Amino acid sequence: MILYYSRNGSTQQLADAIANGVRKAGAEPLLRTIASDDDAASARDLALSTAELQDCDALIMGSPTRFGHMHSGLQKFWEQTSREWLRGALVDKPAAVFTSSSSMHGGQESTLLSMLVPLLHHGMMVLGIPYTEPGLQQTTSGGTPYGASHVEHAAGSRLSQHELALAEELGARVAKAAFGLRTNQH
Ligand SMILES: Cc1cc2nc3c(=O)[nH]c(=O)nc-3n(C[C@H](O)[C@H](O)[C@H](O)COP(=O)(O)O)c2cc1C
Repeated sequence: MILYYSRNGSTQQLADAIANGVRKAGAEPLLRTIASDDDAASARDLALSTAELQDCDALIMGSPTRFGHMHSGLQKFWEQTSREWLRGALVDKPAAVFTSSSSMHGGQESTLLSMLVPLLHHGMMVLGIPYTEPGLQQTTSGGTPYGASHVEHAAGSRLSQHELALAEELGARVAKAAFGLRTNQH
């Protein structure tokens, strides 16, 4: 499951790259967004239902950086998941996060780390990007050990080669973890 919000399309580019990585690992990504009354780019995808949240094998969540935090609509979404929390619906499922910001040091890391907090409360197994990925050392824009990212140097700027590769790697990593955990449970 890839849950994201994107107003202008940058976070959506990352969501699409992560979806490609999930596919390369042999899994089928489901792209979902949150209910929103603005004309967000992410309105391309359906809003996530609680049934889908309950049934997902893994969750990768993406948000634009908003003053160093996730978008308020995603925060609101988590505040409506008490029932799933009580049921332990997400316990022991792999999770990861991604973000896009307009400036290099404008809060990507604080956004990514704070996005992990509700996932940890739900008992998820959090994954990042390991430094064995050469792109982490080579990138001159986004891509962090805490999750995939994009620095939107200009409105609508495309993902750099490293941002794209690291996002795909994160998607593949989460999908492989989900396969592994499922195998061990049976
Ligand atoms: C209310 C608001 C707050 C923002 N806060 C930050 C910020 O703290 N740091 C930053 O670098 N960019 C900030 N931005 C810029 C967005 O994070 C950036 O444009 C992002 O790439 C948008 O993603 P999207 O195209 O998926 O909507 C902010 C934008 C808005 C509208």
